[in-house]
Amino acid sequence: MLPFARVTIIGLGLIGSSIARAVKAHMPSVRVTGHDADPGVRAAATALGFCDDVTDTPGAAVTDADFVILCVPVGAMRAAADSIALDLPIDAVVSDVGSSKGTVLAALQAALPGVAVIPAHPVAGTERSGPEAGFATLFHGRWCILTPPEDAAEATVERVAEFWRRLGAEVETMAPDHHDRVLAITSHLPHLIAYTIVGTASDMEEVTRSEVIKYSAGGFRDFTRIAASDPTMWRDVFLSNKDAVLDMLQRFSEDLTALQRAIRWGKGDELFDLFTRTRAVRRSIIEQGQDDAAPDFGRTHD
Ligand SMILES: NC(=O)c1ccc[n+]([C@@H]2O[C@H](COP(=O)([O-])OP(=O)(O)OC[C@H]3O[C@@H](n4cnc5c(N)ncnc54)[C@H](O)[C@@H]3O)[C@@H](O)[C@H]2O)c1
Ligand SMILES: O=C(O)C(=O)C[C@]1(C(=O)O)C=C[C@@H](O)C=C1
Repeated sequence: MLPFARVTIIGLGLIGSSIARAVKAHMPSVRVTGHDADPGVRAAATALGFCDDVTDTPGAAVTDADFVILCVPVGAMRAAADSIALDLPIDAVVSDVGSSKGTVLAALQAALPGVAVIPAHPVAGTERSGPEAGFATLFHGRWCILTPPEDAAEATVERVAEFWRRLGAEVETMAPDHHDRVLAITSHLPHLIAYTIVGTASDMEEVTRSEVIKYSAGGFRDFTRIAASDPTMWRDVFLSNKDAVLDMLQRFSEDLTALQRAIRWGKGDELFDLFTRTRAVRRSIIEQGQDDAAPDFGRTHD
């Protein structure tokens, strides 16, 4: 049985448009309605045709929805939830795809009292944004983490889980705070490091910007892909997951200081031991099939 029949997507950028495309590919009988606050994005979405209907107002998008997914930056979740509150059917289920979960759950529950809110985070994406960047296979073989409130009905959580499984994702459930600590180290800190290293390189006066571009063949190039990620999205992620990110950053700085000391005092075996351990981490990620360097995942734009 289909988990939902009428899905509404608010925010038609990379993730929203990928969900719409994936629903069309995997559940073609489901009706997909979309809305975006940006008229240019609405026009692009209409032209690209991944929704059955694109509405000019958020209210019109949700009036007969049974599942609404907010796909806007984390800092815009409250405004997006407020914008649908009056027109939302009483039995609709509301979810989101935000990269941090504690503050988003609180914002959605405050805006939509009495509504079944089941937050989700598909751990899949690229550095690109906008409706042109989405693709239907984005969630294949990727985790989608659900962070339901403690009193959520099990049957509703299961419907949302089934929705994501139908899009090709593997579903895990966890508490919002735990999610935010795990993602702080696996996703948020890596982005912060990439933004820092690319920023530092481009600020260095003795290395001209053209040399940075010219010689960015290996490791630096990988960092520049991550550092090209959407500024609005990532500003909001860091501000919304402040405590967990600052905690992980503290640990990271301590480890960096230890490495600095090892280099200064020529402690090669300390460096060698660390690099051996990190190589094993990489190998186990590849063994678990979580490495996306192999399949293209639609990243033909590189
Ligand atoms: N990009 C990724 O890799 C990735 C992966 C997983 C989850 N996420 C999360 O998904 C969400 C969307 O990210 P994205 O990459 O699709 O961003 P995006 O910039 O491609 O799209 C976001 C869209 O939301 C619209 N929007 C903003 N405020 C709105 C509002 N109040 N009402 C309606 N529309 C509004 C914008 O106009 C834009 O078109 C974010 O919360 C992000 O944290 C992103
Ligand atoms: O592959 C990328 O470009 C991503 O940054 C994707 C990524 C990640 O860090 O893994 C980024 C943010 C999301 O919330 C989920 C996935």
